[in-house]
Amino acid sequence: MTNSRQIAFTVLRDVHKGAYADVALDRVLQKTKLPDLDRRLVTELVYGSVRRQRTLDALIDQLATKKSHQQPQDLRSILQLGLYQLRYQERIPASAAVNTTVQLAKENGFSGLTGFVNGLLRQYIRLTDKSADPLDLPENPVERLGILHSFPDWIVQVWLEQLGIAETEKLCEWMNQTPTIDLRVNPLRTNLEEVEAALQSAGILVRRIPRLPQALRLISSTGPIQNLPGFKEGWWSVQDSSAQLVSYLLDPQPSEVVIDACAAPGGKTTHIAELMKDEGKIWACDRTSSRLRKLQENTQRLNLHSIEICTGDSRNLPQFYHAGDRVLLDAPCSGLGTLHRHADARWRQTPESVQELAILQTELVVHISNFVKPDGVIVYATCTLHPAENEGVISAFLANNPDWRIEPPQRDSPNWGYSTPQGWLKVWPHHQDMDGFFMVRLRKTNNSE
Ligand SMILES: C[S@@+](CC[C@H](N)C(=O)[O-])C[C@H]1O[C@@H](n2cnc3c(N)ncnc32)[C@H](O)[C@@H]1O
Repeated sequence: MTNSRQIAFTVLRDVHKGAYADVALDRVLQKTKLPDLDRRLVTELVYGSVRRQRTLDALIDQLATKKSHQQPQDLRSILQLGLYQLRYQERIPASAAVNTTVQLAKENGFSGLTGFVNGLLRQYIRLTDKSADPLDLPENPVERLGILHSFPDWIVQVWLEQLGIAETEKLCEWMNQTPTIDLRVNPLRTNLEEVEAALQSAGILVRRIPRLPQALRLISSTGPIQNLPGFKEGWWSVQDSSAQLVSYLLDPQPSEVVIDACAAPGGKTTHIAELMKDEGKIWACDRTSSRLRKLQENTQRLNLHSIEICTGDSRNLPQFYHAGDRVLLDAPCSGLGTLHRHADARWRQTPESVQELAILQTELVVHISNFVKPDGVIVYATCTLHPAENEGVISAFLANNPDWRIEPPQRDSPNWGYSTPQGWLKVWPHHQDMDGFFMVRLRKTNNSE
């Protein structure tokens, strides 16, 4: 395999057969020795074409006699790749985008259709020259945003109901950006200044995140993250700023017992251990052993000793009843707050999968509420922006369990600025410039109060 576009096409073929985009891309990139620049182009072409699939299909529908879903899948992928470059890659000259796409068609079984591929792409260029945007859009606001920004209607609808049109559009645009990388510095091994200096001397630009004392955002490209200074030494972990907020809300104290009910791969478990100065006990529970292996690796790299792993379903761990001072439930969710990180996630979730997740989340929160000692604290968190998995789960829990109440964040905590009138926290990415998150802290009250 020789050129970036051919490699991107091969990955897309796997994705359309059901592979996860990141897994398929990694598999192919590992087998191919490509210069950095080409790796970046392949990554951009794969993630971009997957992410912008609905918009690109709408253009094919508009420009070809046969609709996109009637085209052979491989031809559809080739057209998507070509249109993606023309529409979203300003640095690629239009002629290069057209010629390489025609070549792809020729080399992948469509030599009889090179005229069609060439004509369709050139027609797009002609229309772009004539009007601001050649893409035809319907009046209906949900479909309009869905086609323009490439999201399924149901996701647009869920956001529209919470935000209105203008903000939903901003959120859609934000979710189509290349994701940033944040680090969380491990104060047990080093400090923010030392990491900042080490990264800067390796030519990496970073910036601090307001109110988050251990966070640094990488603002220049880095190459493989494991090669950055301080990784092997356990100086830092990769963790988005909004995920860092969760452990601050839990506010664990040295020598306490904390139960992390959905812990793998351990981003929050290790943060909790750091906040507890590695004193006390953290039970890291998860039902997926492969993900727990990652947690083990992270724990070793960060040189933490207070974490103990427990493999199992947190709906069935009676040994933890009344054992925890604090319990974290970082629940499995639809991930609508992190769609920018997973190009294909928007196409994998459905309204039905959200309903199933809400049932699982409800069961989990009911079970883990038994894990706390009297007067104990729970934090419930998700990285989704779907009310059925957030406000819905918590409101139902509180309605059925009147001895629990929401405890809003303290004024001096890093979480203060994200609190809502209801006391839960909602991070909207287009406002805060970090992953979307929901989190709430609940305390069991004494009946006598
Ligand atoms: C959002 S992820 C947790 C991320 C983790 N807290 C972190 O910060 O790295 C949700 C986790 O829940 C686990 N999970 C799903 N259902 C579970 C259950 N019934 N009991 C325990 N773990 C479960 C999944 O395996 C997954 O690792």
